[in-house]
Amino acid sequence: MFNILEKRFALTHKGTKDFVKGVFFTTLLDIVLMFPAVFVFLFLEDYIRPIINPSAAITNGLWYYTLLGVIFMIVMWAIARLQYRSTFTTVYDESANRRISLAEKLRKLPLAFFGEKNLSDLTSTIMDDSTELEHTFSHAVPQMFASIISMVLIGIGMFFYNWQLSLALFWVIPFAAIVILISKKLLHNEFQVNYQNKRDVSEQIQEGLDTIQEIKSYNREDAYLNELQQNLNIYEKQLIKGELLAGGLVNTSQSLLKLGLASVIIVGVQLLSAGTIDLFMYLIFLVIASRIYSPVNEVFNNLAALFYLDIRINRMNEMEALPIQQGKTNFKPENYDIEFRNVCFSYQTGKQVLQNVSFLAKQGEVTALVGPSGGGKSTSVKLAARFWDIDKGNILLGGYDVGTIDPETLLQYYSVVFQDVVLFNASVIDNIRVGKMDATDEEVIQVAKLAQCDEFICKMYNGYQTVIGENGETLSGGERQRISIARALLKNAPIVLLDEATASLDVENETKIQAGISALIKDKTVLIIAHRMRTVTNAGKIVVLENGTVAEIGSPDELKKQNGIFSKMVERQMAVQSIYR
Ligand SMILES: Nc1ncnc2c1ncn2[C@@H]1O[C@H](COP(=O)(O)OP(=O)(O)OP(=O)(O)O)[C@@H](O)[C@H]1O
Repeated sequence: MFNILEKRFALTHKGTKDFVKGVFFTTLLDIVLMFPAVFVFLFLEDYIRPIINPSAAITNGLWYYTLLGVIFMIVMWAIARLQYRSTFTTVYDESANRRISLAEKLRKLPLAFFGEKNLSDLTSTIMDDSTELEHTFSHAVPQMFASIISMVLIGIGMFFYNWQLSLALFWVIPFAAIVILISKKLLHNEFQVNYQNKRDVSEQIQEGLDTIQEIKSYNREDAYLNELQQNLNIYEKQLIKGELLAGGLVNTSQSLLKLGLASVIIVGVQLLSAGTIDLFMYLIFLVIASRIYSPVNEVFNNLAALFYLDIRINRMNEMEALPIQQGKTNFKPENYDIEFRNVCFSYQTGKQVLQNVSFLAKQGEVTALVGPSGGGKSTSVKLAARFWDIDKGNILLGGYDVGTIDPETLLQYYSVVFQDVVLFNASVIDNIRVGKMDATDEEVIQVAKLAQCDEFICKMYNGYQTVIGENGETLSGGERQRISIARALLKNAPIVLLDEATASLDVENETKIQAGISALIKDKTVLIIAHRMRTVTNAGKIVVLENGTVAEIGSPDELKKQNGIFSKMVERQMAVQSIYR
């Protein structure tokens, strides 16, 4: 049963145990909340029966009922406290565990996944869905289970006491349940659409914030806001429609329950006049009828949250089911050669991006990937670090297939310097320290000097402690790239994956970046996407990728002699340079 609940509600093992405890104490609370009715029952029996039947006598004094009342109150308070702790407090623990588990999952997903997925969608699953589930699991789900259990238990007891009045009390329950089942069917689609609309709107807002520079520079503010307004209107209308429908159905169910009280009154009067029951029993059932539907009403009040439950849990399960990359963690290669052997790869099935790509990038040598745009250079470099898993062939690091190595273990051997440098809203020194978290200030400053960063950092208002703003907004493109090189230098990994900057850097910046790169790649296995002929002529090997295949391979001198794609690229670039000279 634990396993079923764990799966059904996307709970952790401990969360499932807490949940069962929560249901137990909520059921107990539902039952002890009948104590006031029991109290009235006992008191009336003792004090009213002698009025109806003069031969009966009062057995307990008022002090007895005062004491009983106090005991009942203490018991109710104690159970309510236990119930609160077992549902509300543990729900927050479970929510934290659920978020940690999802974050752990994200950590193990292939890096490529983050390029394909909408990140605001993932954040909203981890944060919003978890928050909503907190509410549902504290207010609605244990209450729903507890209502069913307590109703059955109380119902059985009442049937033994008087079956006709019990029937009058409980006949409404199956009808209310039918209304709920119908509403679930009717509302499911409404809620699904609402949920999607909400996500679309948050995505649009997130995208607007991410691209605010482009929106402003192309005067797209009005168009963007109009579109957002339209989507917000659709979302609002759909939300109101869903709420009205849900409200109508909840009201119908709650009114049905009131019919239960009415039928107890009517049936009770009939039985009373026929002499089947006495006034005392009639009063008791009236008191019980006024209390017994409270837990069920509580469930109705949280019906919308219950109906959203499946949608949210499905989202969580979907995330949990995403395939993760695994592999051995005790990996130590003997050398750092990277070899591609007949590698085939496609991002989407049916559209192959690399076909039978084979080359060897030797340790201590620069291997430059060149070729026309879209040829597969970036893809190959990312595959070397197992950002994706390949379809066919092998990528070997020191003779080991990278597909068999745990990605986190594998990435310890790589330094990555790509063009889209990500910087944090922290000090420059901490941004460089990302390369090696336990590096001393002296080590950081040393690599900053090698990466040609020291000069511009020292000119900043607070030197190395200057906070560089969100994603380093206060830095130029060249400065960002040099920080990224400093990070990689600090990491000092044996393999360097490098995407040379294509942006037209000024001569000074370019020279400094080249100096930084030269320091970085010394004695390493270097796989570089080269855009400048200066880098290419220094490479030990050149791999020309065209349309996802290796079109040419060899040393710069060998390829120049072949008079193929590479030599034409060199000629073209020299011609362009001579125009600008
Ligand atoms: N994430 C992705 N999803 C789907 N297709 C992609 C993805 N990234 C790249 N592609 C496709 O794969 C092919 C190779 O792209 P890749 O970026 O590797 O080429 P490239 O040689 O590095 O190009 P460039 O020099 O323009 O950067 C292209 O057709 C591209 O459209």
